[in-house]
Amino acid sequence: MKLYSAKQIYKADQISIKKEEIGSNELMERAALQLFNWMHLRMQGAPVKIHLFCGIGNNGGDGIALARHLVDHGYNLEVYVINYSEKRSKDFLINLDRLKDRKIWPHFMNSDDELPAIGREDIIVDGIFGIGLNRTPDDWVIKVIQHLNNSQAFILSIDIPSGLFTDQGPENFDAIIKSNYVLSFQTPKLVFFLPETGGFIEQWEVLDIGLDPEYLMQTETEYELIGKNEVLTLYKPREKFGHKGTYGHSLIVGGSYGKIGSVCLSSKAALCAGSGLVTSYVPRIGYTILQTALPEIMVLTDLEEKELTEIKFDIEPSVVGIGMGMGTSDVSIKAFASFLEQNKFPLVIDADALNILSKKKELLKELPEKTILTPHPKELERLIGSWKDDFEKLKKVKEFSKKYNCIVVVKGAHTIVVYNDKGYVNTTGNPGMATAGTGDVLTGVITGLLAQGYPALDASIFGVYLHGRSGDIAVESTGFQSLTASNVIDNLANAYLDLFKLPEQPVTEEENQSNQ
Ligand SMILES: NC(=O)C1=CN([C@@H]2O[C@H](COP(=O)(O)OP(=O)(O)OC[C@H]3O[C@@H](n4cnc5c(N)ncnc54)[C@H](OP(=O)(O)O)[C@@H]3O)[C@@H](O)[C@H]2O)[C@@H](O)CC1
Ligand SMILES: [K+]
Repeated sequence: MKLYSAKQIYKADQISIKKEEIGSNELMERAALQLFNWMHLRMQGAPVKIHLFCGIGNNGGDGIALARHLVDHGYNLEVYVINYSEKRSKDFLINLDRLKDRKIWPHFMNSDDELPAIGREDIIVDGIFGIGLNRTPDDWVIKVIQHLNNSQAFILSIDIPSGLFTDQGPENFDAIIKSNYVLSFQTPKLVFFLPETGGFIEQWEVLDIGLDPEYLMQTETEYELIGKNEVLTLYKPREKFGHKGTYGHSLIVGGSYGKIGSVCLSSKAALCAGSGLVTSYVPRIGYTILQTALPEIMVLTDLEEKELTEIKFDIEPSVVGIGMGMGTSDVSIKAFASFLEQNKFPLVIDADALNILSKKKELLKELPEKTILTPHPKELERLIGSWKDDFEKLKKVKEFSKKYNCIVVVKGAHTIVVYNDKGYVNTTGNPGMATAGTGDVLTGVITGLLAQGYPALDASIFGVYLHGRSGDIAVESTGFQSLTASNVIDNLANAYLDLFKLPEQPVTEEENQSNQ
């Protein structure tokens, strides 16, 4: 699913109005009706108190139009207009008049002097600011927003939590509504998925207001949201006459004394992701451990007992996944550097190998094209330097990706795969996966997919999705706290099977009877 910018949404809005020969207020009416239907379906006329807070732009206009439908259906409603500017939008005014025709008079608020009492059982609808926010709200408006956040009432936001910028980082976190549910028009917004701002959205849903499909289809976006539909187009089915050689050979290089487990996890993950063959390359101490833990894989060892001192092998792997548990001792740095200088195989680079690259940036130019780097936030910071907000971070990652022609997997609650100017935002995964070894599993999965011939970008996007999906399936039986990296590997099979599961269909009356 594409994630459109505010500018693109406004453009779609203009094109739709022109093509369909409708007024902008008709588009607003569509939006308001969708909002109303959503609420009415769930509330079924319940007499819960609804406090509807509107701004004076089109987000507020949506709110005022929604108010009319709620009133017409007998809901228990109080409407407030936050007068943060003199410039009321045309469609806001049209809808305000229509509401007044019904003898409904909103409370016009010009300061935070009289904040209304809101019960914790009440519902707040937030239509203060939408995608038109372009500066931090005034102090009194921030106080109103804080009052709503502190009320403990359920907050339903129209389009985007008020106070959240669509395409830039926040300047003041106190100025943002904490939404329980966002009904977002036509497209979710990128900020819903970024670490700094994602916490302001508990749940979201898209309401289709019928913006011009042709424009939406043809328009390229900087970011895409990756779910099942998107990865299904990447999936490569197995061939009947394939053999283990068809599906490639992954070489997993890493480990040191006390950290052989990381190589076990990556190697097993590569195997379960479908790599035909897997070889692990570890210090000697790892030999028995790996041979015992994973009978399906082959093992090569360094001459040294406890750490890697030389990375040399005479096999021809399809891909090398390197770095987990490797340490950053001087000898291992040397071994990694001379390996990079001679290496001709595609690479997936993780953990300590990333830290070595950060220490010795001159090595970055040795990376084969489309090398995949999988940093967590700290490793990323060492690689690209610090950032002021998520948008600056992503800009820096894109520059880095272009400079070194590499793919960067920016790990987080919503991992973002970045290549050149484009980012792919993952939707699977859960907080239970913030546990030891899940990063090693991800490296193994991506390595295993590359081995099978997936192009590097596809392997990264699909790998991140599968890894998260396995975690989501695993957590159903483990709970967040007890989920382990091994559980994630154990459910890779289920994540693959899940790709082809059809959504559950409601059982018809006849089927129900014939089952009895
Ligand atoms: N596009 C679509 O397809 C459809 C969009 N729809 C709806 O429209 C919403 C966007 O509406 P919008 O453009 O009127 O902007 P909105 O967010 O209501 O802000 C209002 C104005 O406030 C101003 N302003 C900004 N920051 C400020 C601040 N800190 N403090 C004070 N003032 C500030 C700024 O004006 P300025 O003062 O800069 O001239 C801005 O224009 C969208 O989210 C959706 O809900 C639907 O109706 C259906 C179709
Ligand atoms: K809003």
